[in-house]
Amino acid sequence: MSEAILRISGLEKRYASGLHALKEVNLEIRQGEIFALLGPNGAGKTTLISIVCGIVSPSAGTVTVDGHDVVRDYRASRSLIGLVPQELHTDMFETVWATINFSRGLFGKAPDAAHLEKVLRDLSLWEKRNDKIMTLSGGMKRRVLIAKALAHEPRILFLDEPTAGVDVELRRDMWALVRRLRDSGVTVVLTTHYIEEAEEMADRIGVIANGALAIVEEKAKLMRELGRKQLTVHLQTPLQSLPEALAPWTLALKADGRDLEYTFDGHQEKSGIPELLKKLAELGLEYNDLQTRQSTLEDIFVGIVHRKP
Ligand SMILES: Nc1ncnc2c1ncn2[C@@H]1O[C@H](COP(=O)(O)OP(=O)(O)OP(=O)(O)O)[C@@H](O)[C@H]1O
Repeated sequence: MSEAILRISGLEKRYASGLHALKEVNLEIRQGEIFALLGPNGAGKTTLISIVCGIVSPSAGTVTVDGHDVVRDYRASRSLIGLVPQELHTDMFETVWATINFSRGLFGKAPDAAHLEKVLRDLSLWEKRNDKIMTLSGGMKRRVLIAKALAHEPRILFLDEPTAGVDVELRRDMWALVRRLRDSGVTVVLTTHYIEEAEEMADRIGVIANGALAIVEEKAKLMRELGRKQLTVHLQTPLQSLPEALAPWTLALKADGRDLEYTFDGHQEKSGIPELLKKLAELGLEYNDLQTRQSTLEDIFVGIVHRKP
């Protein structure tokens, strides 16, 4: 296991309103991994990122970035972090180049035109470097946010909902960029609502609900649960109980015996559906409709949160 670049221990946040936004959060982010933080609205994702970035102060607990405490050693820890917020907070009248050059300077880094050029080229912004930000499309503005966050060569990059509301092409571009960053040694933490994004990108996934980290797990393991699917067979004649012959399948009777619900692992090569339908025909159980659905992220959250005592 590679070394942790970010250590969060016993982190608590109570806002002045009394709201307990983070509860005893313990988390280590490994150097060079892509970590996806998932959670429903209001779970505490932005609060957590904001504390790490020194924007919000913790009520208790400690956070260190490469050994630097985010409160006591703020400048050192912050200079190791790049933050891509959800919204653009930048001078719309400035050019792309001036904006990212200024951003680098804020962290006390010496000017480095070659690095900035590389960042801009990597984000397909090089041709736009002399354009004012207000003249750029929404997608280009998002790229500028990333360029700003990378200008001072951070070791860990936080992306808060990087692809919310962007088109498919930009989303793919962002994923490719995140991979290139990881390959160059940058650790990436992203928050997202999209299962697909977590599945594509993350090495590990953390789920936060009601301010508490409900689970932190290798993606492959969690995705086995995310990949669960359900087939609902609407029977023509309701069943009182499940026939013995159907025991090999994970079945449940729903809707007063009118629906037969089969839950299976969507990632397995064989779903078991053809065999099930054949068996239903053999048993003379007729149906008038079939539906499949994939468990949603919401289902997974509920499942995970319920599992915890
Ligand atoms: N400055 C604040 N004062 C009081 N409460 C706050 C403040 N900022 C956030 N909260 C509350 O803290 C909780 C966690 O909010 P946070 O923004 O961290 O959630 P989130 O997981 O990022 O949600 P989203 O996905 O909607 O961005 C919410 O109930 C929110 O209303």
